Amino acid sequence: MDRQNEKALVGEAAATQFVKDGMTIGLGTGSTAYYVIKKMGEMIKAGMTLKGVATSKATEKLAIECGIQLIDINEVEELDLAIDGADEIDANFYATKGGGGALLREKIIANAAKTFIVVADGSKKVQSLGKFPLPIEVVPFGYKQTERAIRKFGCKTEIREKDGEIFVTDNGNYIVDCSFSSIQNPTQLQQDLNNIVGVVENGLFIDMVDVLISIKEHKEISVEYVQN
Ligand SMILES: O=C(CO)[C@H](O)[C@H](O)COP(=O)(O)O
Repeated sequence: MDRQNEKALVGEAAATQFVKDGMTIGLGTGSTAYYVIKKMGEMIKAGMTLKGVATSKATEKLAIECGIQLIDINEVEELDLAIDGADEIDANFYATKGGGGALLREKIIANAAKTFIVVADGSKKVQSLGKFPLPIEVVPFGYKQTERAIRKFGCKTEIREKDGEIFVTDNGNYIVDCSFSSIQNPTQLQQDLNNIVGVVENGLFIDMVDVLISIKEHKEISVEYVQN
């Protein structure tokens, strides 16, 4: 199975197996979350009532195209589900996110959800995190100072760019992409990174994933429930 098919399969499985009439859902960002949102659009056309909270402006646009009623995160105390992709996920179900630059809203929305579901094609499962650069959202003021402080944790850093310009997140911040050869202690690292002045949030999602929907050996869907 190719990667695109895997993304479609896990995304559609998340929507059909977990999304129920009347739910309010956190809508992820990226090419796997795309299939969840498309499927939810079909479910609404077939008669379901659903509300969504978007994790990015790109997702907001897609959700509107799919006929999903969007609400503000501040209008609800909690969400029934949040369904999102990941850049990497390890055997402890610790994930990294933010490849699409939406990690801050994604983390706020995942935290607000009763159940956080990650949908991941087979390439996302890793032995240890760190092969994919870890995104960290930082405030623009003094970003080079913040970047230097981040480097002390043993990574190479790059300020993310798009079309030759510094990439600006939906929150008006920058992203520092951090290459660690391998992340040895993700739990400690996430705390250390968030203690750096100028860091808004990092892309480590520790003890947050409740369900992982992925593809086993590039062949079949697997649904794993996590005890947090
Ligand atoms: O964290 C994210 C966006 O900020 C995405 O979920 C992550 O980058 C995975 O993307 P894709 O589903 O396109 O592979």
